[in-house]
Amino acid sequence: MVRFDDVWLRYRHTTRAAEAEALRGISFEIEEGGFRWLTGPSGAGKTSLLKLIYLAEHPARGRIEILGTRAARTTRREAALLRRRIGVVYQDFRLLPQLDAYDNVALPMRLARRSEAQVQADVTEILRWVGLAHRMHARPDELSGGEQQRIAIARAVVARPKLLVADEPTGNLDDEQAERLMLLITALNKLGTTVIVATHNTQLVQHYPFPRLGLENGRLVHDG
Ligand SMILES: Nc1ncnc2c1ncn2[C@@H]1O[C@H](COP(=O)(O)OP(=O)(O)OP(=O)(O)O)[C@@H](O)[C@H]1O
Repeated sequence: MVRFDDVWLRYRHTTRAAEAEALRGISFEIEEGGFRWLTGPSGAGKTSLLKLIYLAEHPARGRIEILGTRAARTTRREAALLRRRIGVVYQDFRLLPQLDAYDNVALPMRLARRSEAQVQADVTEILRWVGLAHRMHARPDELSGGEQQRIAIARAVVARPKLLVADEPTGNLDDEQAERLMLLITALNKLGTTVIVATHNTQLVQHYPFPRLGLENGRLVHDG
């Protein structure tokens, strides 16, 4: 479950005051096992809102609750443990360049101290699902943008997180791969993972009519 109550986000170090407020008075709730699209024009605040959810930013004002935990009240260790229950697909992937595809995807499972046998079974299965089993020993710089995105998606879902946060996860995928990704995400959602996906892909939003949070200029202008 994710709940925002009157949340404001202000970036520090901004030179122009008018640009300082990235989110203004945001309130919404996503029920456990829910799915939300997050839409809005470029610069509306989608990535900023997702960063608050995965605890990479802190609000200037307001209250945020993630998976039953008050974000502001967590110690560093609690925040780290909470983050492990959240799968994140970053807009810029953030794969570790020195690790191959297999080890990048295995990372969350190893952090969760799963057995190597389990790691091998699950990583191989998810790599097969995203169509990259044959590239498991390639490093990120040897993969195309779409392939890196699919590895980033595999890493986000492999440990079956309670919450999946995906920032423009189909940005580098063709239509067929985007559909396949949606099959994967909706399957995970049916198993109980709460999902929020930021996207510009209107076709996908129309095809999968889940409720939508719409942002404009830092304000929530649509919820439903
Ligand atoms: N680290 C930062 N420091 C200062 N301002 C920032 C920072 N990150 C984002 N912003 C500003 O906050 C606003 C919201 O940005 P954000 O990245 O959340 O938008 P977005 O909706 O995700 O856009 P896009 O669709 O282009 O990814 C923008 O005006 C942006 O310039």
